Amino acid sequence: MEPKDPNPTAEDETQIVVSRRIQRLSFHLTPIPCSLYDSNQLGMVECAKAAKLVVNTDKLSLYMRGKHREIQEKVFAYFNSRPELQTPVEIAKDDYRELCWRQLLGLVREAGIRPFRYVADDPVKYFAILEAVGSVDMSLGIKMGVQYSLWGGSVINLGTKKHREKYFDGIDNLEYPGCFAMTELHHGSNVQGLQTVATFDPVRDEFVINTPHDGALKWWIGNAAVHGKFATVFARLILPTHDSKGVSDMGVHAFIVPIRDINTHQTLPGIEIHDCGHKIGLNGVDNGALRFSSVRIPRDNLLNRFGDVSRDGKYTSSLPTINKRFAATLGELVGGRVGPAYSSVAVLKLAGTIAIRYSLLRQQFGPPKQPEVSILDYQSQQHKLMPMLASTYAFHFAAIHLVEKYSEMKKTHDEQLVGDVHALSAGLKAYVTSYTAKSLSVCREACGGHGYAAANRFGTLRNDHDIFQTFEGDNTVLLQQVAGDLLKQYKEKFQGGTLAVTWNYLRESMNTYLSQPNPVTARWEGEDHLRDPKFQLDAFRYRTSRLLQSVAVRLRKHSKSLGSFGAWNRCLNHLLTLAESHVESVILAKFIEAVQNCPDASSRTALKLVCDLYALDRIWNDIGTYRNVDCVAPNKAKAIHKLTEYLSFQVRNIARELVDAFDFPDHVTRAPIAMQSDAYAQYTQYVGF
Ligand SMILES: Cc1cc2nc3c(=O)[nH]c(=O)nc-3n(C[C@H](O)[C@H](O)[C@H](O)COP(=O)(O)OP(=O)(O)OC[C@H]3O[C@@H](n4cnc5c(N)ncnc54)[C@H](O)[C@@H]3O)c2cc1C
Repeated sequence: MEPKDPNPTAEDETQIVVSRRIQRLSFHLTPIPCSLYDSNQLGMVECAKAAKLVVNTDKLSLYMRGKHREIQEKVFAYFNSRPELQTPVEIAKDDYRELCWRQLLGLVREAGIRPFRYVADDPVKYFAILEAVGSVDMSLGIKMGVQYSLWGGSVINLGTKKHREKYFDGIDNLEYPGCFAMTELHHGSNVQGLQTVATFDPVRDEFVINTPHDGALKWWIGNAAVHGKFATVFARLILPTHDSKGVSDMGVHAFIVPIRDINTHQTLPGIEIHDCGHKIGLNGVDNGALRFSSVRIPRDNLLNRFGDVSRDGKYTSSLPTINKRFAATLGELVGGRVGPAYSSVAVLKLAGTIAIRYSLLRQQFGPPKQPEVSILDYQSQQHKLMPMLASTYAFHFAAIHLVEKYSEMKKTHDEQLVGDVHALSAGLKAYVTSYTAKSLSVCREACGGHGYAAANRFGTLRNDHDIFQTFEGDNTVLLQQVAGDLLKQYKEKFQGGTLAVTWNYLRESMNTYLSQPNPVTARWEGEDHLRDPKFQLDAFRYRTSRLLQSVAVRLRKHSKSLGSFGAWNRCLNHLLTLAESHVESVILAKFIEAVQNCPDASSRTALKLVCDLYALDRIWNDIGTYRNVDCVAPNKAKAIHKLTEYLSFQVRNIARELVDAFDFPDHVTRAPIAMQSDAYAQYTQYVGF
């Protein structure tokens, strides 16, 4: 056993060294994965059986998917009952857009699933529907997200009662398909730089929307090219004044602008719409570009929750500055970012399910004169897929935490929670979507040549998902927001202020972890210690705290000569590493909590194993940093590596159950190589045999 005293004295050293040696010896005697070619070991199958945990897939799945399993199954059942609505492997862009629209209409009008009412009242349920819909077809998920999270979300979150009353039903039943027109040709991430203008005309009590130059063309607007009848247009609000300037720019505001006739669907006067064309992926979504030439809308079309204009042209707002109003506006749109974070986990689950089921089925080579072995028995294949499976579980619980926090924020309007959810959604969206994007290539490669067949889905999943890294906030930009928030917390901590709830751990960790790490514990290498959640979480948090402190020092130093913008840029990679490290800490903390809260013992044991793999694999991946800050001594690093490989092997033994617990029916997974029975037969049939 490891000594329990966290700060052992020098007198204890001899005792510790002896016990550590015994521990190390016993660790080397722990059963390790059978070598494929070692005939002294058990055969692969016996070995796997000997180490196998028993997992009750139903109970695990129930714990994972919780109370919204039913609505997700309703979505799956509907599409199963309508095979003509299934997206074929090969489909032309225009046909795909029409199919996607019919899929959405079918879901809402025929299956009676009405996502919009949950956007405001039960966001957890809304995101569960979005996850299921995106698993059926990612274009459909995005189309639904544009209609309800973006267009609908902007109306109910940025508007007031009058807007809700006028538009709610039409948005809900799809009579008012709409767009969210923020991005322009010259401005994407920098929303405050938008150039479209909305000038108030007090004579006619209207706003006049204009695209002043081509750089201000609205670009990439989902639903605009074909189906949209309305758009929430983000534009600078310009008011006439009586001073020498003649006008006053009140900053970016949101306006409802009809773009097509509600009955004839003709493009309305003053509006020009073009198709953004064929994309790398998501071709079921009709992205368009818009130009506005003196388009008049009633004053009531200003979404006036954070700022209003009276009949006589006076501006009023409860928020004192443009920056505060802008922050409040973007804060309300955070739901648009929760969606991609949550849906990206579903994509990772789908890809993992296909790659792992196939890797269990596929056999290549084997020990001399023995049957061939499953490719998942190769250590290299386990190394590719098992930490990824562990990450999928970790992200699942973190994403659930995010939607629950978001839902709480919507109910309570607690200001501190708004800040927390903003940073949490930015961090998770960036981290998870980047991880999923990389993993999709790994999954394809793990399935060899058959992974390259379009029918087996990796191509579409990869191409459709790729843009998740960019829209709803570019990942590099979002991570900087997380880093900025951490630095703010850091500063407040030293000024005696209150820390955000999400970053609570910094409160304790800053004091403890900024001291030098304990040289004795840095060498502990026993399995009990390495699998202790306290060790794992402390290690993650220690790294974050050190990164935070060191970047704060560097920023202070560089800002003297470079100014704050230059200093930030000089430290940018450091800041991004800090943000990622923090996000990993949050993910691990939520995973540990989920393991502890799991009521079913067998599921809990399985989850603990997966959680340990997630934690140790992350530490091993960044072992250089842990070594640099003297948190992990060389012997401990070696033990972590060895244990990670062993845990990968253990997780491999329950991999089938772990992917089964994601609970995708075959008609959603669709890849022939991932079918739960007769996969090869279904694959050959697909090709026409
Ligand atoms: C398929 C698709 C659908 C979309 N749907 C919509 C929609 O419905 N409505 C809508 O309004 N918009 C939509 N968008 C636009 C999308 O939101 C933007 O593309 C996104 O916000 C990024 O902006 P950008 O493309 O201008 O990239 P840029 O901001 O120009 O970024 C380009 C590169 O520069 C880097 N960069 C930028 N700023 C910084 C910085 N400060 N520090 C470091 N690096 C930086 C980024 O990391 C990125 O690598 C869509 C886009 C696509 C492709």
